[in-house]
Amino acid sequence: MMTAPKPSYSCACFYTDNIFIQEFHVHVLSSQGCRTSEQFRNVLETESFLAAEFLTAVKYSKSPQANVEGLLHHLHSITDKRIYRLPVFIPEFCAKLVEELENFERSDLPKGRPNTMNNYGILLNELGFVDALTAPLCEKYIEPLTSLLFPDWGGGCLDSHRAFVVKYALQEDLDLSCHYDNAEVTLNVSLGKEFTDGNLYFSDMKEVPVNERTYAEVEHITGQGILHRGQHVHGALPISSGERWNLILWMRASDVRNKCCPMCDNEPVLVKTLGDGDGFTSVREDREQTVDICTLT
Ligand SMILES: O=C(O)CCC(=O)C(=O)O
Ligand SMILES: [Fe+2]
Repeated sequence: MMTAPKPSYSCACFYTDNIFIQEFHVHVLSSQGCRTSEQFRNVLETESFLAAEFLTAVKYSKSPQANVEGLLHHLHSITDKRIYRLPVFIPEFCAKLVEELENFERSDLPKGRPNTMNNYGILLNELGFVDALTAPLCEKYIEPLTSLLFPDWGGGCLDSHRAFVVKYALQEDLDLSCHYDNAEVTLNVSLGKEFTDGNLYFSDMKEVPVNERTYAEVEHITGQGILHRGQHVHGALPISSGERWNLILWMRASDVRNKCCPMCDNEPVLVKTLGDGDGFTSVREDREQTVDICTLT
């Protein structure tokens, strides 16, 4: 059996219930103009940009005896809220990535914005970074970790993601309101640059009543990532100087979201989208899209 590329879907709630909704455009770049430099591409072909501790944690997670207790020796648990810190990229890579993104920002190429809450920042699919960087990162490196840490949130069957960079600066966005992500699992990696304040804060899962929530603040350390459940309520405090850039991966598991949309908490009402959609799949379409090779020969 061979499966054709699956169409992508959003839940209709995105168009009706989204309190941050703004006019939102997704642009696809033509191949000329914005291409990552050869030097940058070469870095992506090796593991040299990944932190040694990250590679060790991934290797452990892929080993036959791996379990969550063992993995926790390789990560830093922030409180008991299932929020984990770990080094992901070497700092030199973060600096290169930001430089590349700044070149893109300066260009007059059309730009979509990461999500309805950020006015600045960059969608990484517009630079070809999904195939080159974030898809292999999710599949080969992050999923072994999340399958142990978040099996109850589809951590072992993540099948799509939205990759973007958020940017905060004094004349631009300063902070990010309290929210939960359109994701089952999120990775947030600090890319620098220099800034003061702007810590992340985590409350509780969204079903916890507001008056029972407690808050934990989390500092940014360049190259280090924070792994958390998408439905964990969080936000970012204002920076008071400099520029803050973070790479965000909203990772989705269609097995989980097809049953209940994480944004409206109902069974999703599927709307076919032209772009990447929000990681929902249609069982009926899957059946239609599946080609039985035997019938072709
Ligand atoms: O500002 C940050 O680093 C957090 C971004 C975030 O939570 C998001 O984009 O979903
Ligand atoms: Fe978020």
